[in-house]
Amino acid sequence: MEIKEEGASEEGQNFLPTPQANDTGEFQFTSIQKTPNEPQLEFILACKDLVAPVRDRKLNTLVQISVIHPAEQGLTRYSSTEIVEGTRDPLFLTGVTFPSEYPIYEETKIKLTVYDVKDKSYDTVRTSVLPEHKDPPSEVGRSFLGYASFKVGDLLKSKEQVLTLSLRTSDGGKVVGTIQVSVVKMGEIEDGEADHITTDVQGQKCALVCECTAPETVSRKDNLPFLNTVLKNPVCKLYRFPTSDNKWMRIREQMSESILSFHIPKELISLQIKEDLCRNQELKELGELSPHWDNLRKNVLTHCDQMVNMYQDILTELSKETGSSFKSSSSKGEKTLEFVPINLHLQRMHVHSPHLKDALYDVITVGAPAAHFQGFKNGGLRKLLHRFETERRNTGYQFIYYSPENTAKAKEVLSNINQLQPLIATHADLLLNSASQHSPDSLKNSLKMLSEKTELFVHAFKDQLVRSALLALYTARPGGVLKKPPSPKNSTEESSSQDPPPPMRRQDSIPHHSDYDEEEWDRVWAHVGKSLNCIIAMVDKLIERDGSGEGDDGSGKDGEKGHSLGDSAITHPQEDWYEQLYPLILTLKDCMGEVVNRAKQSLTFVLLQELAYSLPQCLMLTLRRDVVFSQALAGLVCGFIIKLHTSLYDPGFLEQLHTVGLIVQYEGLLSTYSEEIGMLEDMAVGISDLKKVAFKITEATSNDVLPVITGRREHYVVEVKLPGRMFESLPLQIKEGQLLHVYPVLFNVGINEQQTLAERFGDVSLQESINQENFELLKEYYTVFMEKMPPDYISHFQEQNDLKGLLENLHQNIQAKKRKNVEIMWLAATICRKLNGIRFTCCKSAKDRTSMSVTLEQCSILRDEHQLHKDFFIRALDCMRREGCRIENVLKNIKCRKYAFNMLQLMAFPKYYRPPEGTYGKADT
Ligand SMILES: O=P(O)(O)O[C@H]1[C@H](O)[C@@H](O)[C@H](O)[C@H](O)[C@@H]1OP(=O)(O)O
Repeated sequence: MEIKEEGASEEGQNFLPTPQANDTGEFQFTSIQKTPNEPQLEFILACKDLVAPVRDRKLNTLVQISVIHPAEQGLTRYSSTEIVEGTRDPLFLTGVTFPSEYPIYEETKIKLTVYDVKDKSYDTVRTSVLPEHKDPPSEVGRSFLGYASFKVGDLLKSKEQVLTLSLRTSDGGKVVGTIQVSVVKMGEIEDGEADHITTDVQGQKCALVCECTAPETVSRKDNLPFLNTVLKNPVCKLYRFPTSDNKWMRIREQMSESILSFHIPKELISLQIKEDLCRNQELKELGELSPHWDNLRKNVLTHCDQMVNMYQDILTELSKETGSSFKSSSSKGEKTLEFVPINLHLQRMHVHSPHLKDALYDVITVGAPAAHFQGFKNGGLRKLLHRFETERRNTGYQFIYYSPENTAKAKEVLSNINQLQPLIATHADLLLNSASQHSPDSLKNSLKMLSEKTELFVHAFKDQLVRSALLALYTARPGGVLKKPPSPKNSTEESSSQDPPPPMRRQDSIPHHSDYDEEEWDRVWAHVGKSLNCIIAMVDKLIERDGSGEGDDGSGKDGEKGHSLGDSAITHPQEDWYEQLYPLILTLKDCMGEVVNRAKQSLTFVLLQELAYSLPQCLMLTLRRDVVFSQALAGLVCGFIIKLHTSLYDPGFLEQLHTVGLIVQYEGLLSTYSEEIGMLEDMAVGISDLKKVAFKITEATSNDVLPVITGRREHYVVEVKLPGRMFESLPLQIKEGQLLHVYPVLFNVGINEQQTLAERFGDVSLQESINQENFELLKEYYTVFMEKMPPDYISHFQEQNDLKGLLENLHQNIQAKKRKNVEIMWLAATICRKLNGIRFTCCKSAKDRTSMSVTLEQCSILRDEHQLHKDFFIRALDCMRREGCRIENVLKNIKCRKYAFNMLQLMAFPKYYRPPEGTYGKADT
């Protein structure tokens, strides 16, 4: 008989075997009655009177759970319990759960094999597919004690849904004890006291202390089907732990991938390709340039076209990955997967405890957003961008230095122009349409819209940047004399005290150029406003005349009115409004065309300067930033959607969402040594760039509920669609499309052996400055939260939480400069949870260190919020690390059940970050 291990198949990362019943109906199996989206079957195990093979040997037992699918002969290893030491009557805390998607039927057989573990260090070291064997083999470090099996249907139909089975030796003869299988339901409290079970020998209280937080209420179940459209391949684990008053609490751990891992990068790359194609086109349309600039432009275009081709190739490759929802840690350096986040998962803990109502705790786990393919030899984005800007600022006289703020502004104005021009044209046409219908109301409305958009348009060009760019372009035209390069330095935005003084040879104002008519731009620009005024005047007149005409018994005779531009034609009754307005609209469009033409060219010239300097380095930096941002954005969108769905019926949360925005807290575990410095530098910029993202919630009109992104590099809007029923329950502001903002913060504390080196011989300043800067951001968010949330909410909130104290404590810990001060992470995470934020935990791959951290966080929450019995803290931690979702995460990444830590690394970790014996070792990552 072949024994397979669940989730270890070569093909993949899909944990669930394919359903057994085939389409032709050859097999007919009885489905288990289930609540939608809830696990189909969950049970716990306990053994009694186990017989040791050698007398007087203290047993250390575990149960391995295997499944025999009805249509298959093979045995699939499904899960294991933890090891319970030193007793013949072990009661296991790790239970068994079959998620709703799992192909389990009443006919499915479950086999329970009990082992005596002799050497824990071998325990988890198992091969994926074991050789054919009639009975379970004695593996290294453990010996077979006995087994029992049962049909799922028998368990479900049994009295009180409990089976007590005899455990037999491999020949089926001798009974070596019994095993009890009890079905459990998450919402029901288990009978009986929990005080008779073996306590944790080392039971120590974790040094991390926190105050009680109000647990988030569990989401309404009707949101789950929708959430399941973005979450895939869930892995579920079940535990029961004693509380301090010897009652049982139940914990379900769930880990799911998200199709957003691939969907968001694809959306983003498509947008970036569009943005770059548009820019390339604008560069081509820049008109005639002097030979010097023309050569530069040619060079820039060659590189930019190559870049677009590369993005297109990546998109083509990603599009082939239909249905993918997971990029493993071992693929992190793959070029075609660069934009995809590493090992992105929702890690959820659902707690049902006797004292409190059910609570959910979510953390998104993901590899630090970083450009692994480009590598970290020269550092990461934080350093590279700084270096690039410094060099560019001090460049030779041929170039004009435009600060990142100015180039961003140039892009923004260009984008505004591109949006507003067609919009104004449409409103102008609508106005003409109203005119031809001779409808005063509709004419007034159309005029209102046209005026609003035109005012925005005129406003867009107020910036000094356009003026200086126009002159710069003038000097770059054939015949334009480039004696002194113009500088945007007299722009109000440029006078920021943060900007370093310009180099001495620079000129501080727009130079006077004898042939250049500086006022021409003002005239062209002012024409737009003037022609709009003419239209307004004309519409007023037409309506007024129409009104007075009606009052005049329809004779249409007009009284003597003052004359202004455009009214000369209004001399006849029954005049044709369309004809009166048409020439004025044409003038407006012409004036606008002229402004657009000039402004577009000048601002594109600003972009040319940015690109022309230091090609292709500049484009590689853009690529790096895009890659890192894409990974960060995929995680953020995933976190936002999950948060929205779990808090959809919480009015306080919804109010916070549209009045303040959401805090998004990242816990980084990277070291500030060697390559991980570069990763942290990438990550810091990627996370900070998320400020450029806003969300908008719309009503889904079809089954396609995947988020849609619009915008460009400086500002993206992510549209999240909700089905009508959920959408209806939202506050008006959100339904009206108000943009919802996020406030990302990152706190990093390196914990591994590399960090020990950094602390002893290297430099930890990067981590210190990141933590300090982000503390300021967190404080700012808190201030806005306190100001903007309603007073009655705040007074209740303050009664429940001492946020001020926590912030002070965090600040002190950041200032303290203590080594591996993991208190920083606990405090930041607690503050985030109290502020209703979105939590992230990241290390290089989100596999090993992340697993240690999220399990520690889960157990600390159980201890502090749900009265986990203090003697069971370590045991709960070990259960989760040994047989919980995170060891499955390791398996799906590297096809081996071992955290990739060696002894040396382990010793360097803070105490509670060390996994239990037998779960770590040399692994091929
Ligand atoms: O998930 P990580 O903690 O980033 O995995 C590390 C692990 O911590 C370390 O001990 C090991 O040597 C590897 O570097 C792991 O990184 P991989 O990215 O190779 O999985």
